[in-house]
Order: sequence, then C-alpha cells, then structure tokens
Amino acid sequence: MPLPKINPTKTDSWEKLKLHFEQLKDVKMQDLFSSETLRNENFRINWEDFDVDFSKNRITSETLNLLYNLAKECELTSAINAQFAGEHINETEDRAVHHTALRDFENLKPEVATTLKQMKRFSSEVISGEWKGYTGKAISTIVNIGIGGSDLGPAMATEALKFYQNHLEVIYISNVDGDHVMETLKPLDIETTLFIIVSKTFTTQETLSNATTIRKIFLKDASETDIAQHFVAVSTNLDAVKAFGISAENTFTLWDWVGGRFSLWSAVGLSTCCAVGYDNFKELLEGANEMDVHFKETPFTKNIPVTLALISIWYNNFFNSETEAVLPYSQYLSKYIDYLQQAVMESNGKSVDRNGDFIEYQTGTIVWGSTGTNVQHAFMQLIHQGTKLIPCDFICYTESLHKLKDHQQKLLANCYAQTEALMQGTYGEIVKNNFKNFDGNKPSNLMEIKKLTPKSLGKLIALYEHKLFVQGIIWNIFSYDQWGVELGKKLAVKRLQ
Ligand SMILES: O=P(O)(O)OC[C@H]1O[C@](O)(CO)[C@@H](O)[C@@H]1O
Repeated sequence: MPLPKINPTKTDSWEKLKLHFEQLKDVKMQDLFSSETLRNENFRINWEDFDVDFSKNRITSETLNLLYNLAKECELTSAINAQFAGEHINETEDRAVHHTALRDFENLKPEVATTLKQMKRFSSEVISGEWKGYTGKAISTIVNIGIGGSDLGPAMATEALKFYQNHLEVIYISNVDGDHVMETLKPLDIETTLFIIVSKTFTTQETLSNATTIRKIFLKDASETDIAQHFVAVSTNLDAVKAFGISAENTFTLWDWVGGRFSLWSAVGLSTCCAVGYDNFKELLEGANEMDVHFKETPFTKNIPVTLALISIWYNNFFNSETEAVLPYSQYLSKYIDYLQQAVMESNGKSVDRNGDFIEYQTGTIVWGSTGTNVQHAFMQLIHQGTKLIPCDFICYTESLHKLKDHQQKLLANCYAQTEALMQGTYGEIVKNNFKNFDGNKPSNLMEIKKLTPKSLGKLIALYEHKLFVQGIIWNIFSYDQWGVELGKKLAVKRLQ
C-alpha cells in the first residue's frame, strides 16, 4: 500500500492546534510547573534503560492529545506498518526503506544472514591477526574510504564505542581534499594497513578519487596481486567493484532497500565491526531492533520516537522554530551530531509533498549541537539569552564507563543545571540588571540512558531514525530520496570537463 498523502494543515487536528497555540503561546512553563505538581512524572516515558523527560516543554496534556490526533489523522500507523513490511515507500526511487530488516534477527533475510557471517569471519581474522598484509604482517590500521552515509554512520559508531574497541586503529577518509588524504596516510605503515572502500553506488566522485589515489600509492611498493590483502569493498554495485580490481571474496554487499544514511547496520558498518568485534556489533544491531519493536508496537502516548517527533513539530510548525539543538553530555557522542545532520536534513529537507505539490508550511528542522559541557562555554549563551527559540535535546548517561565519580557528578550536574536554567531562568526573582535577566521558558527534553553500551547506542540511533520518519510522514514528504544533492554533483563534473 502506498503511503498516505494527507496535507497535515488540512486536518481537524491542525486547526485545533492552531487555536490551542493561540491560547498557549504566552503561557510560561514556570507557571505550568507551579500548578502541576506531577508534571515531572506525567510528561515522561520510562522504557528499558531510557528515561525520557519531556516535562520542560511548552505543552500541556491537551497539546499532546492534539498532536497524537494529528498523527492519527495523518495515518502514521499505516505508514509505520508499510515501512516495516518492506513496501516501496521511497516512491520517487521505487524502493523499499527496510534498514530495520538488517537488525531483525528473528526474521533475518537469508542474504543479510550471509553478509553478517562474512563480516563476522572477516573481522575476526583481521582482529586475531590471521589476516596478513603482503609482507606477512598482521593488520594494525583500518582506513574506511567513504562519504556521507558510507562514512558518518560508521565513524560515529566507532567513536561512540571507543571504550569497547580492540587494538586496531580505525581511521576515516571522506573528503576529496587531497591534503587531508595525504596527511591521513603520512603516519601509516602501508604493510599493516587495510583499506575498506565503502560506496553504496560505487560511483561517488570523492570516494573513487580517494580510493584510486590510495591504490596508486600502495602500488609504489606493492604489486597488483597484493591488492587482495589490503583492499576490500562494500557496495551494491558489484560490477564497478570488480572493475576497480577487488575480487568477489573481498566484496561485501548491501541492497537498494538500504538507504545510504541508514546503512551503518549493513556491511557499511564493517569498519565499526572490526573496531569493536562482531559480538559488540551484533549488540548494536540488537539494541536498534529493540527500539524498532518499541516504535512499532507501543501506543503513541508511550512511544518515545513518536512523542519526540510530535513535540518537535509543535515548535517547528506553530512556534516557527527553525532549528533544534542536540546536546549529548558524553564525549563519546562527539560525532553524533554530524551523523544526525545527514540523517535528518538529507531526509526531511524537502519542499514538495507526496502528491508532488509545493509545500506552504515548514518541513525539515535544522539540527545542530555538540557535546556538553563544551557547549556551555561556546554557544549556550545564545540559547539562554538570544532572541531565537531553540528546543534542545539533552542526552546523558547516568553511569560513566571509566568510573571517575567526581567527573561524572560534575558532568551530570551541569547537564541537569542547563535544563533547569533554560526552563526556570530567573523567573520570579527580582533582577535589577536586565543584562543578567534570564526569561527561561526555553524548551528541552532530557534523555537519561543508564550506560553507553553497544545496545543502548543502537537504541539511541534508531530512536532518531524513527523520529525523522514520523516527521516526514506528518509533513507529507518523501524522506528517503535526496534529489537535492544531484545538481551540485553534475555541475562539479561539468566544471571538470
Ligand atoms: O555510498 P555512496 O553511494 O558513495 O554515497 C554516499 C552518499 O552520497 C549521497 O548520495 C549524497 O550525495 C548520500 O545519500 C550517500 O550517503
């Protein structure tokens, strides 16, 4: 069944939300907190090791009811079912959007099982040192050559799971900037380096240029037959991989139903799998699958991705907020924002609806952010006292991995303090100096996760995948194509002719 094609602004719920907004736009969260003693508990979802507190938002239970009704009117449930059933919901490319099938171990497709087995064998050979370079030495460094989804997802996951990483050094090259390529290669010993060329299409200019240059450099010391021990590829385009000189045994496949920005769960995650070992990689997938089940089977009112998506729509489409900040209080998540920017903005940066008509309401949110506490000494000033309304997602782990208790206490205290300051400000205090006045009433969600593990990371990534899906459905856009990046690519090629 095709996706519903409902203009959200023509629904009853939208009309009601507009009226409701007029009543709520000047209400202060500070007053909502004073009048509702159970606000903290009522606006919260506890699920497995996740505790999501969305009480510090400019919402009431009526707002949420109207937003959940909007989701119903936009037929969100049937859209979720269509996605999980592998229907061709990416209509403009006539493809399924089925990355959830990569992590559904109970119903694993045979081709996915085969590739996972291949990844398991390969990663364990490389980690154990059984896989040798052309001079007989074990591999010590892996270089992932890819861009966009073939870089950001695995690079983010490898960084996030650094605590679980083995002895292998894993490096990422994406930019076609030759200076970056050469600086990255400079300290490497080619005899102990393995290159993973990752490109779903195997036509991407940056990736192929970088791979070709690196192969040339490799061949200065080694011979063509040595390529097999140092270059492997991940792609759907098996002919192009072969033409590049990589054999079938060294090729890991994925399928057109895996979108680039959702591909880290496939063989595109091979570098992460090598960095942390197959068992941890599998746990990452299992965590994502748990979030999939939560998303698919939980009623909207207790559903984390649905609730966060709707609250974000409330700000985007009624308060006209243009951006939202994601602020993880964990340095391990330092690459999470780069990853999210592609996932969210490549997906929902659209201005034509699913009927093919131009849209007259705001779609894709601009996502930005960085890690706390660094952000407090950088851009938080603007969020606290600037003129723009910027809803924030704070993400933190209640347990630290290295157990430095005093650091962890400080990290968490700062995270909680930011959410409190944004909400409360100096409201109710007599502040004589306007420069020191904080209005407060600035919205934030606080997501506390017990501990950073491969499983909880899988859940977190999948949560935001589902959040953007919900938003795309409600905005009546196709979230899984990216035609907008093509024109620039073509013009760059033209300039090179
Ligand atoms: O994996 P490929 O085919 O090299 O593509 C890389 C990236 O390029 C894009 O198509 C955008 O140009 C992304 O969607 C994709 O993740």
